[in-house]
Amino acid sequence: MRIAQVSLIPLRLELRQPLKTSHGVHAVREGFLVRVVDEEGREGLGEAMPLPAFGTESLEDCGVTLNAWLSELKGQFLGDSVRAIEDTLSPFPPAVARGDGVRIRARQVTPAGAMPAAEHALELALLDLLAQRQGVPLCWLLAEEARTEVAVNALLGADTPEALAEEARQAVAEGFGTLKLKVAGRPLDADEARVKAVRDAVGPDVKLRLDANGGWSEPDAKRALDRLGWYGLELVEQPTPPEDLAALWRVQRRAPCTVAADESLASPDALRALLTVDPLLGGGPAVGAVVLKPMVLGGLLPCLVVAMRAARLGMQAYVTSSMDGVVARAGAAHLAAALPSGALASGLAVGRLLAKEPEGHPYHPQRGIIRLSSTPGLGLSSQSLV
Ligand SMILES: O=C(O)CCC(=O)C1=CC=C[C@@H](O)[C@@H]1C(=O)O
Ligand SMILES: [Mg+2]
Repeated sequence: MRIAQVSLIPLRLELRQPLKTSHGVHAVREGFLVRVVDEEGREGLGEAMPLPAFGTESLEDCGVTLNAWLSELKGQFLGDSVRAIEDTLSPFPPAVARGDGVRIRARQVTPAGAMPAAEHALELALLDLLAQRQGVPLCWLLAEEARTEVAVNALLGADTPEALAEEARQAVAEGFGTLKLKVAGRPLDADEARVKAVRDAVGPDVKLRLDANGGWSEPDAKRALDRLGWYGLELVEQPTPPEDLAALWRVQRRAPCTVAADESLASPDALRALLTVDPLLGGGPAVGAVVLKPMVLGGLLPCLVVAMRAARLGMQAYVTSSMDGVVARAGAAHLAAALPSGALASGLAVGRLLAKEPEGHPYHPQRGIIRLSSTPGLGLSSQSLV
């Protein structure tokens, strides 16, 4: 394929109400839409929505990098294959090229360090374009047996027990079967009141997952899960700080539910340790599940590799957005459809939390499910989004 045109369009997403996590508060998300157009006028879309609190580059570095990569790519030919796309983004020198990609990284001087959000954006735009050229939905490039339905959870953003209960009731009425709420960063009594309010509001059959964003110490996490476990938990994301895998392992051993590593995957050392069999961690998986954030792991293809390795070790994997726009969530939905298992709902329903969500796009969950169509690529166009 020849990349005839490229463009980078700033994106700004405002949340309806600020979302408080134990990291801080998210009120606005800023990033870029990437457009690459081939010689026949097909448009591939990607999105970068950096989240430095999760280890991505800054917005500024992301913009500088994407501008440099896109200007390098403009007018170039690359092979019509996933390998060529991997090769284009490879940080290794051209001598170890495996496909006929354009080595944009080897040639350009960009800010130092990992650029996962920029990599994600460009990979997604090229995968979208390639899938369109091949006439298949993007998930077919990732797995032959991709599912057509992806179950998603509702993320509850309210703070007080009363407001949370109302939000939970509304989400269940909309058809969501899995709810997620933020915990930690406040007294345990307050979190218990919030979890109890949600459980009382929705009854025993709705799955409830918590996200502590690493905000508990190990003893706090054990105390908290002893108490909150009584309300029937599906899982808890990142109960303890990301780097201390041994603590995560110990919490998983006595937790009343699955522990999912999330922020831990942003640290290359912790990720490596998670994906190897460590005798110090009893030789088994450290946790029950890993959370794949394509924006943090540098794209859909690296996430797929992590999911495969995790599955071999007996860990589940599920996908969440990083509070992204439609294009990144669409890519993440295709990844979720291609994972080895779809048992755990994906965190891709954040459009409900945004002040302005483009209307009529095909990635709105209906009754808690995103249905993937057979439209080639992502099935989105920049005109309908910006
Ligand atoms: O999982 C979801 O439903 C949506 C994504 C989500 O919760 C998050 C996205 C980005 C930052 C985080 O605070 C949070 C998470 O930690 O999982
Ligand atoms: Mg999380």
